[in-house]
Amino acid sequence: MLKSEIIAQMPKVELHCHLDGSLSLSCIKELAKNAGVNITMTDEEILEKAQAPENTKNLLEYLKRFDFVLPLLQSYTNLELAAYDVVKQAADDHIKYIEIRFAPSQHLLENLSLEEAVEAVIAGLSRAENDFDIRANALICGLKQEPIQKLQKLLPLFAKIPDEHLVGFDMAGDELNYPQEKFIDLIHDLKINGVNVTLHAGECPSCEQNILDSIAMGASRIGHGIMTKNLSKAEQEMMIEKQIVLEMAPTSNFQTKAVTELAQYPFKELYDKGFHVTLNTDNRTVSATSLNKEYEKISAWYPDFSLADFEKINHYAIDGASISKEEKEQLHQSFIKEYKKISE
Ligand SMILES: O=c1[nH]cnc2c1ncn2[C@@H]1O[C@H](CO)[C@@H](O)[C@H]1O
Ligand SMILES: [Zn+2]
Repeated sequence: MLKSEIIAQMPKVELHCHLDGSLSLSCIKELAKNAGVNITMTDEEILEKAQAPENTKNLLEYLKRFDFVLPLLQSYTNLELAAYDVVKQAADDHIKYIEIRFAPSQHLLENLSLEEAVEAVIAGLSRAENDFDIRANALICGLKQEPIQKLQKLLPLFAKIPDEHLVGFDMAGDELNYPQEKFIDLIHDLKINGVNVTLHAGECPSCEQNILDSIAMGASRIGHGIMTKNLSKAEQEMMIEKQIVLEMAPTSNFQTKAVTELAQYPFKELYDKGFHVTLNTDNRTVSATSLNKEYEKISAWYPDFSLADFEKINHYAIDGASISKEEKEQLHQSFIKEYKKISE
């Protein structure tokens, strides 16, 4: 098992982090002040509202927790501050590259347009890149429960916003009631426009078909993908051969009840088979975690998961990142150097 001081020093990449689920307590309070919302709660009460409890029943109950912060994320200023705040926390985790995702349609309650919501987030990411030793990009999420006409409005954003920070698309939200096939045409249109696609899939018990459908639709990464463990040998081999990246998030995966016992959690089993597994927070606030804590958890659960193994999953994450070949090569080289230093 690795010491937490070692884990803290390790450079990391995070591919799966939701903006609205990851705000620090001080940021939540600042956003409330800006939004003219008088929060009369203590810090503990705020966190109790924003965090998912251990006994969360399923994914839908987990997603209910976002209702608390979303009303505070309705202005350009607050979205910019929120993006900055999450990148700052990531820098504290010694993350060198992060992709932060959010659903622009959830930030239009006041008078922002979809475009302005994305621009606000990008502005916050850019400001944080100037202040910290980290690169941060944005992914746009559609929500599975949204009508398809509404989801189609997200497609033009990629042409309208030529900023290099906007690097991909995801479908998040209610996997229990909305199977992946609903989005075949939408994802097809995104893919022919050259948009990178990662999709939440296989996060709910018996949802493994969504993983296969996502890959057939052209997703190169899968959000969580826990139910990969239920797929046949041939299906798993196909995923390994395609080097599909699995964006796992241990704390969240137990809270949403993807699994309930460690013996069912497939992280190590899939890693040993050669899957490109990666470690992520999903939601720092809702899951009361950080990337360092997720690494500590994995190290405690699988004491023989070594520094070299952690380095390997970071190289998998770099390979799966939505960045240029040159940026990947730079990250690979600097991670090799840094991990070597730590091992000495
Ligand atoms: O683990 C997850 N599974 C599915 N949807 C999620 C998860 N975490 C967050 N969101 C959803 O994504 C939206 C945009 O960030 C959040 O508002 C939440 O509804
Ligand atoms: Zn997620």
